[in-house]
Amino acid sequence: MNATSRTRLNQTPEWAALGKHREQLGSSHLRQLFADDPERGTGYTLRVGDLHLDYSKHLVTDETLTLLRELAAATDVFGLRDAMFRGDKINTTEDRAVLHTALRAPREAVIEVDGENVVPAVHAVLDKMAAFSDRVRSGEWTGHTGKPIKNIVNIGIGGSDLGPAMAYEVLRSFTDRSLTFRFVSNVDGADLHEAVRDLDPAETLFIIASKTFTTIETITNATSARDWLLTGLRAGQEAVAKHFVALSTNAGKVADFGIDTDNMFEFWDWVGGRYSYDSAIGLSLMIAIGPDRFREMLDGFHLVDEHFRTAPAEENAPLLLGLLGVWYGAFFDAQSHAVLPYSHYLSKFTAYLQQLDMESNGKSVDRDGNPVDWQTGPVVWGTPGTNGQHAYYQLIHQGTKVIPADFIGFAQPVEDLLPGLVAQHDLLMANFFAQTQALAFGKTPDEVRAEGVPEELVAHKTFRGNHPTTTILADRLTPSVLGQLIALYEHKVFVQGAVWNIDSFDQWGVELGKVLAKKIEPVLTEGQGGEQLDSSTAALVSTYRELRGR
Ligand SMILES: O=P(O)(O)OC[C@H]1O[C@](O)(CO)[C@@H](O)[C@@H]1O
Repeated sequence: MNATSRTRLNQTPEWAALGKHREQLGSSHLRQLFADDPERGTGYTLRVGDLHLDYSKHLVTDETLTLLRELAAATDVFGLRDAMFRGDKINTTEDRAVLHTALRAPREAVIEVDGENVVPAVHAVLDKMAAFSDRVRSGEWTGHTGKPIKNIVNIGIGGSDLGPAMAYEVLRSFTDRSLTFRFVSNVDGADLHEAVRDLDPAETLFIIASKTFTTIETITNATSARDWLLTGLRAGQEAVAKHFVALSTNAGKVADFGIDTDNMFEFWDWVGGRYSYDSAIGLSLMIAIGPDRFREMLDGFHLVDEHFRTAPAEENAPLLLGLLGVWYGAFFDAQSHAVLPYSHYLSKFTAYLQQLDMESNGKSVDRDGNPVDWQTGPVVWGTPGTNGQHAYYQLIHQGTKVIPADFIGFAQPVEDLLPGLVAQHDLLMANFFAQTQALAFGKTPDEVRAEGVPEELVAHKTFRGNHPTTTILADRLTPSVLGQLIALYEHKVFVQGAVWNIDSFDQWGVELGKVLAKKIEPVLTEGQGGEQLDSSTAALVSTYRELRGR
């Protein structure tokens, strides 16, 4: 279906049917839905690879799910999915294919862009990454002075930082603990300062990760890192080759920076930045966990790609999760979506998903440039669950907002946990299960009274419940499971963009601030051009200059 021929989403009969159904559902409570269907807790579940997914605690009935699937059919979600997997240029505003799925396709797969099979090039880069990783891990790759590399510093931002930084944390128990990994993204010099201050330049490798190799934050940090290295080594430009490698699509700019393009690991314009950590952008992760584990992670991604590509609508997990988000945004006015992992290792997982989801679906015009008059992407937020319980869960339980939430947990603690700490895992997971139970079923005023609570406190101690959650449970946090989880979210975001008829693969919204920052910088440093600023910004800039003694 052509985007232009599409009926506007909120004018489709399927949308109207969902609106009517929402009215009928009224304030139906999960307590009732569970009472009506004793099988609900086992029936509303899906299995994808190693992921057990429970969606029974959602404000949906069989009819809701049918109507949502009809909306997906009317908006041709699967048609767009097939176009993506085929390599069609579905990122229309940038005229690009969207083929992160090719990054984890098996060697023998054939996926064409402009008539050329891209899979051999993907595997050639993976092989080059593997050879390089092995050389660093084994100590064979030495720095300018002949010392083996002990420290790896990834410099990148957005998709060139969040993915590897997140995955490194997630898979820490699989990493080579004799190596130190740091991730620098912020143009605030403090970031690089803290990353390198205790490192020996002779043992340090910088990985400069930038799809475009023009991003000001990354190039500025990379330039400062080069100065730090050459000063520390008391060496000239010739030392760069042993201490800098690049991950990029832009060989020209990499060479301009002074990095030997033999030490460049390539990817392609059909890989979006926020979909790129399974490309060359994952080099730091591959060095950390080794090529075999990295490949296991890619296999995990691929498993969910295949599920999304082939599973029927009724069993298709990304479709289901995407549609649930559409449901809450449109018909419950939910503004945000919480992702609450019950694993310390997933501490950066939600930050990663923020870019994936919000840069993809934070749009307000449709594919044809018409304003949308339906909600698009939610605010994604969250931190590891137990910490959140003692901070913001109060608002989820008793506040006024509808906040659908994903709870992610694992049956086993990581393998190398100190034996004395293993017992804590059951307590962690007891919290995990208790929270979704409390959110769904709450506590009625009568239940509170039955505990002998004085009448004036009953309202305060009542829990409305009826807060929707998805539970994702896996046996163990492995590289494959991480790949499965990320692919699940990637495709969920895809489904929502398809229904909302927006381009989930561009990011024009980041441009204006970049342009303005370029104009403001000389005003800060030289004091020239301030008259072109609005009065608020001009006054702030002038105060800043005063404080800097300029
Ligand atoms: O990898 P690059 O080209 O340095 O871009 C970094 C990030 O900047 C953005 O373009 C946003 O400014 C992201 O989409 C991207 O992940």
